[in-house]
Amino acid sequence: MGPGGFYRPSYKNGAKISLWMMSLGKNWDPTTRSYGPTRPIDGARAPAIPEAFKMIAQTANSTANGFPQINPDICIVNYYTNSGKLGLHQDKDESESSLTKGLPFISISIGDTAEFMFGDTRDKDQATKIDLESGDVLILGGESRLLFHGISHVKTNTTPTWLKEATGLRPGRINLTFRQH
Ligand SMILES: O=C(O)CCC(=O)C(=O)O
Ligand SMILES: [Fe+2]
Repeated sequence: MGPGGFYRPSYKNGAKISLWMMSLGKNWDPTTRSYGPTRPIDGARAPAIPEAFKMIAQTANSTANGFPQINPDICIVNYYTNSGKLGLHQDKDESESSLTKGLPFISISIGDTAEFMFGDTRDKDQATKIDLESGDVLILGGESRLLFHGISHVKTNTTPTWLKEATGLRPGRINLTFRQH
């Protein structure tokens, strides 16, 4: 992977996040919870979002009823190995105007199935859990934009066989979230 490729980010307290991450368009820095052109860890500039990726996200956006259309300028790519997970959190580091308008973010999952949790609080026990499978698209926008959400675990060896054979994809799960700053 070239400059700006996957790395293991840490939170402000130094704890490693249980996934690998890269940002396209703008870099999201988990230690400062802010966006910028380059990432502090190695100064790498966030690569551009490929137009073909943008088109997939925008098609999903316009196909789903009831969400404003975004012009994505950020795509955060997460790679979860089979021990990967992500605690319940809100995505609220985009601009105030984007959040006030409830502009959606569009999440696309590839590879192994994950259990996705969501709810109104940070409490795991209260959260609703659903499986996100390879190819699933999830859109959080409008009133749901600030839902707490996270990944409790990835289900080992659940990548569709055809996908593994066609791409040689490594075990694990990739998630892309398209956002407008
Ligand atoms: O992996 C997922 O499905 C969720 C990712 C996520 O919540 C994020 O990147 O903010
Ligand atoms: Fe998130």
